[in-house]
Amino acid sequence: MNLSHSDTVAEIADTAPAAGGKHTPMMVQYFGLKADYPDTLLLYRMGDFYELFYADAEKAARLLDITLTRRGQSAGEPVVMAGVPFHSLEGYLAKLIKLGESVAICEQVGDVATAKGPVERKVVRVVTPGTLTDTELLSDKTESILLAVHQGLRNSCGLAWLSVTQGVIHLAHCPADELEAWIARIAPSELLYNVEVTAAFEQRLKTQRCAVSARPAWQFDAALGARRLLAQLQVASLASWNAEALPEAHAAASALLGYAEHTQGRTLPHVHSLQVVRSGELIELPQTTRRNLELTQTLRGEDSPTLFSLLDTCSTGMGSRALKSWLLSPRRERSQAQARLDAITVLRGGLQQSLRAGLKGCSDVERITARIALRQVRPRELVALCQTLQKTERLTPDQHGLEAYLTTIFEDLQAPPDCAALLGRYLLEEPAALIRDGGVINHGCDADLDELRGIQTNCDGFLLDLESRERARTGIANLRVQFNKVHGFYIEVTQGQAAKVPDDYRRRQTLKNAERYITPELKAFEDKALSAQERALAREKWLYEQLLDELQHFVPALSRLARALASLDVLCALAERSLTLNWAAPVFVKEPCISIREGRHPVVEARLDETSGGAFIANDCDLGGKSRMQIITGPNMGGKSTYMRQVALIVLLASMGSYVPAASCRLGPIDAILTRIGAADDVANAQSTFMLEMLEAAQILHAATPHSLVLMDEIGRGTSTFDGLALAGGIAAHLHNKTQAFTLFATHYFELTEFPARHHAAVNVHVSAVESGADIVFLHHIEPGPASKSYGIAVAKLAGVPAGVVHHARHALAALETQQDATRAQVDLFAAPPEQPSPEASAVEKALVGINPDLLSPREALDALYQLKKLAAG
Ligand SMILES: Nc1ncnc2c1ncn2[C@@H]1O[C@H](COP(=O)(O)OP(=O)(O)OP(=O)(O)O)[C@@H](O)[C@H]1O
Repeated sequence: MNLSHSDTVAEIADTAPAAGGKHTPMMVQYFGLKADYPDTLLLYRMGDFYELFYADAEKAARLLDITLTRRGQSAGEPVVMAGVPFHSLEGYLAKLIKLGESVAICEQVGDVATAKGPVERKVVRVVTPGTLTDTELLSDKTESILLAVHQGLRNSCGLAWLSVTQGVIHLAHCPADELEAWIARIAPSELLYNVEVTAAFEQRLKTQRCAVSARPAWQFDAALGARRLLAQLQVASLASWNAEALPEAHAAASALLGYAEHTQGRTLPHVHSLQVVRSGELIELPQTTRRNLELTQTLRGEDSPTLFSLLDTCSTGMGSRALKSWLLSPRRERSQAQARLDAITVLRGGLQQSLRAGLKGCSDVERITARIALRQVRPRELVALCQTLQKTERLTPDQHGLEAYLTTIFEDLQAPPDCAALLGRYLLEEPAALIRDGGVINHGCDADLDELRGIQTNCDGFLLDLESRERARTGIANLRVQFNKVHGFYIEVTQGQAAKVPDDYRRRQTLKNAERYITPELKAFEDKALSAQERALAREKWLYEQLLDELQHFVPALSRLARALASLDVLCALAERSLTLNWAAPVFVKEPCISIREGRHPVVEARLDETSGGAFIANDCDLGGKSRMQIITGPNMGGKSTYMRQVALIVLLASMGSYVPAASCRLGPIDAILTRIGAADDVANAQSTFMLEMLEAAQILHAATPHSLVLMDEIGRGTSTFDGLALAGGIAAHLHNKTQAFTLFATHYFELTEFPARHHAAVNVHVSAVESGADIVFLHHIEPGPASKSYGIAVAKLAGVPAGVVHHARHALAALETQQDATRAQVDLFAAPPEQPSPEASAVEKALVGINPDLLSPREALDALYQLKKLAAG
């Protein structure tokens, strides 16, 4: 029985002996279900609609722009409701999830025909931003990650995260003050935390750019988490992952797995691998660096042009997602990067083209496998999987002697035997979109189904056949077998012939001129035919479930195959990019250095290419040994930022295991890429440009080491000239003397070009430009030594600032320069400041030093307190 939207009102009322302010039985059922999902929009199935009630309805009406109505009565009040048609659910879900909402979907599970009172209903799945599995709700190129954070003792936090469509649980511990950096790196879509955390901690989490959900405290239990992990991974110990001594992460994992299972309505059989991420293993790439280098988003928040959009020529969504993860998680230790480079080198030798042709059209095996495990997979996804399995069998190259990494990939690429055959046997080549509609299971797969389908298609043939057989048997030449909706099938015999009917004919209806009969054979056929369609559909659903059961055995092999396909896809894309864009293999060395010949900024170069904006000017960069810091000067628009960014991008590309846009590159160990480049006011967080600039600078000064690459672009420009210059000088000196990081320091303060004279590891370089008359021509070439002058006014002229303003500025500049020459104080910007006097300890502080609280009795402690108060007063 399907109900229309207006019928739902009738159902509310029908089931409603709502006397005396009591809720109707249906609303009682609704409230019972809603109680389990207080913070989640509950979509309550009623016939052809999903309805929301009361506060949920008001919220949904606002968010989805759907009509809010008041219908029927329950508890003496009209019921506030809003609904969406069941066939448009996906579109509305996508909208709600994008807005960070979670949605519980409640279906009718009881038999509508036999139900007394409201039909039984159950929440069958909960869709939340971090636990999406539906291909239509997910972005192809981005993982949807669920993260649980546990605030532990001693300032330590436990993290556990996973993508439900991926099958790997990640664990980590971090100091509380590094939490934001970790969250930024993990980039979750949804974050879970213990409802009992401190208000300050909760506030920190709520400012993250993702949906946050508070979960009950008991779910964050370390022992429960460890047990859950063991059960999930089906192992007796976590030792092989070195994941035993991580109680805070176990507590987070407990909440993570509990929530993921709760949303899917089942366990996660495809999640069977674990990875412990330890700070110190990855190259630091703070959020500012990702933003400033435009790795996956432009500064304006667009997806392209970015380094990722340039690199991503992957053929599959899982390849694109793997590429993004390689790019954002480069490891300090370089053996993995070297293995990738070696594989790319082999693929460049010609294999890459045929493999890419083979990869084209491969389906997203990773997500399909997860959806098989969660029993949510759609028929067409399985057909696509079947085709991909057949393709991968042809992917493995004939040639032997591939290097180790590729050999492993091709081993894992072996499709699980019999899986494609199973799918081919069960499924039509072009099945219906949903099993609910039937038309999915192949012919010849199941005798019962074939017979049921046969009944539907061969109905007419059977009746004609029966008619001729019965005419022959009875000798009644005008006997007819017919059907009508009221009486079903019957054999019609004219009154004159009625005496001839055999004994097994049972009268069904008497008309003026004819009798209508039914026979046991016709009755049996009728039963079959009338319910054939329904039974065929039920049989198809049952067979589909059987298929899902059988597919479960293949899940581990399919997960392995998905990983191998994704890695091969990335390697082929990187090989293709390196050939098309003329990139070179970097060389990793032990000594600390960044040594680049003819480096280019890949994204700027590609844009110049596209717009025929001229050739990109390649530049060298040598950091290490005697020069660890470059002070970069030169005109605005000269190419300082481009140069600094390209060095960082080349270091990052090499570290992930890609060829690089340069003629050659030698790279020593790198532990972080830290950047301070430009800044927009963060009005939302009430931070000024200058405050942000200083915050970022402070973070860099704390985090950088001699193995870090630091980019500082025009530090100090957000405040007055003297403040800014003094700060820039101080920061440069700290980076040079204390941190000793590889530093590219672009500045407009000419005074800073004196810095290298006093600092042995710093050198001046400048971007070249020439003046022709009053105009300026940028050469974009990095040359040794400081810039000879500033070209701000020439650049302003180039930008179209009115001639009058430019003229005025030239005069003002001349006047200022004369004045400054006359009065310039000889301030030594870079001299070390006098030691900070340390204030003398007070009497109270001195007394405190002598107290050991662990050795005091309560009485002695009280005495000590009085003593201290006396000292303070005196
Ligand atoms: N090496 C290069 N070859 C060709 N064009 C370049 C090169 N470097 C920069 N450009 C072009 O010059 C433009 C300005 O470069 P960039 O932003 O790096 O200058 P800048 O010196 O940092 O300027 P500002 O000081 O105003 O920030 C780039 O957008 C690019 O189009």
